[in-house]
Amino acid sequence: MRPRILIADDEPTIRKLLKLEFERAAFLVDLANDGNMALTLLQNVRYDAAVLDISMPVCDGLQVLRAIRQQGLPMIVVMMTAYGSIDGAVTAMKMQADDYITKPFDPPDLVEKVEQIRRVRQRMAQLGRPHAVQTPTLIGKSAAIVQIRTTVEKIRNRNTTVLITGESGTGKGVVAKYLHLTSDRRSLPFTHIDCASLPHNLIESELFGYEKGAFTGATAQKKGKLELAGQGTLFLDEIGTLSPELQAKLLVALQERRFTRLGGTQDIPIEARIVAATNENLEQSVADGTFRADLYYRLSIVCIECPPLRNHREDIPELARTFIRSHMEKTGVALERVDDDIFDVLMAYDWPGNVRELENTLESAVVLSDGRHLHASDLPKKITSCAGGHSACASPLSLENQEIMAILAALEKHGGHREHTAQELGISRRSLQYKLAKYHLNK
Ligand SMILES: Nc1ncnc2c1ncn2[C@@H]1O[C@H](COP(=O)(O)OP(=O)(O)OP(=O)(O)O)[C@@H](O)[C@H]1O
Repeated sequence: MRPRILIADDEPTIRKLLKLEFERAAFLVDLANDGNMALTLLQNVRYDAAVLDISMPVCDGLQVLRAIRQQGLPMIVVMMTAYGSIDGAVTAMKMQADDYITKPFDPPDLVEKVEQIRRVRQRMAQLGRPHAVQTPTLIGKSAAIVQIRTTVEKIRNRNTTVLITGESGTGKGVVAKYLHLTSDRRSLPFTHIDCASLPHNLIESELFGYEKGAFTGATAQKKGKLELAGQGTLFLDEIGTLSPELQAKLLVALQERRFTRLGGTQDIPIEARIVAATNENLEQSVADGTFRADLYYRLSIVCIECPPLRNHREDIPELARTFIRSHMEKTGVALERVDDDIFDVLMAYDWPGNVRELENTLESAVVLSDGRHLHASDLPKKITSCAGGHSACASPLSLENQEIMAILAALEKHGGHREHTAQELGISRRSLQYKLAKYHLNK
């Protein structure tokens, strides 16, 4: 049966081009000029996939995506974002879009993206239902990850507020969970609220809860996350997106360590440990006046910075092995061999989507492999071409990164022996020592 796709974009030329291209690839295509029309079509037709422009008037692509995921529709969703609007793409991925593409793009690239996701899904379906995957712990031996573990060790049983910063996909959520699980609150709730994926009015009621009759539709009392977290941990993700009103309200609650439900009068104590995370530069937001300085200082009593993956490439092999193992368990694919050169290829790429991108890439590679042997060629071209220094690489290796790669390869070859490594690189032992310290490669 021919797959059916919904394309929603307010630009007529793009709709027309995409219709032609998807029809050429044997899709049945329906078009929507805006989000409302897309929602109407979704109520009446079953789709295998949807391609949604994030910014459309009246009802945008993210609202359509939210409706699709809330209704549990199992379709593939790929978002189209404007060049440079990385925030929308990040929000879309967190709202479980399957992928995104940045405008301007070549229509065949979008068709290939959708086809690739279909192939992975079909293969997953053939392999049977996924088993539960274990929650990953904080993996890594690089100086930056060791530093995070040391900080967590120091503060785990204190009641200090913690702010975790870092680009999207660097493991801020993992660190928050790790902090909770290593603290004496580990058997108490870990409650998570993503401030970016909910509309502002919903965040307020999610956080503070409400009394029956507090507003139209409040038919029964509802406890908020501040209350539900009890004496456990409340993880406020993407805190930088809170509206000024909510920033003010949260600040008062944190200062007084109590709050009232919306429409309520009873004071409820805050006993949970508050951990916040952001991928924005909050200091800059404070300077720009979009984030309250007093709230920033209250949240950032302890700061933990998650490094981008390109700055701790030495952790890639261990992360990759863990992800390959867990995807094998999840999919039931029993690989007998993984080529060693796969790790060199993975280390040469810049990973703009960080550990999350590495994890997703390996999941696709495991699923699309021949089932016995994982080759470097099972990785997407954009990644393999980086290893050869191809110009298609999203961000070519800088001289520094090339140096890091050469040092790591030599260290590995000589089992960590400094004298032999220095000889291999043609530098003095002192100079090697200096470079190891400079790039935080001393384990
Ligand atoms: N050090 C790590 N060890 C194990 N898994 C990791 C590590 N860092 C990241 N991950 C994995 O990478 C993925 C992304 O991590 P996580 O959701 O914590 O990132 P994030 O920084 O909170 O992203 P976002 O800002 O988009 O919410 C998760 O699947 C997580 O399990």
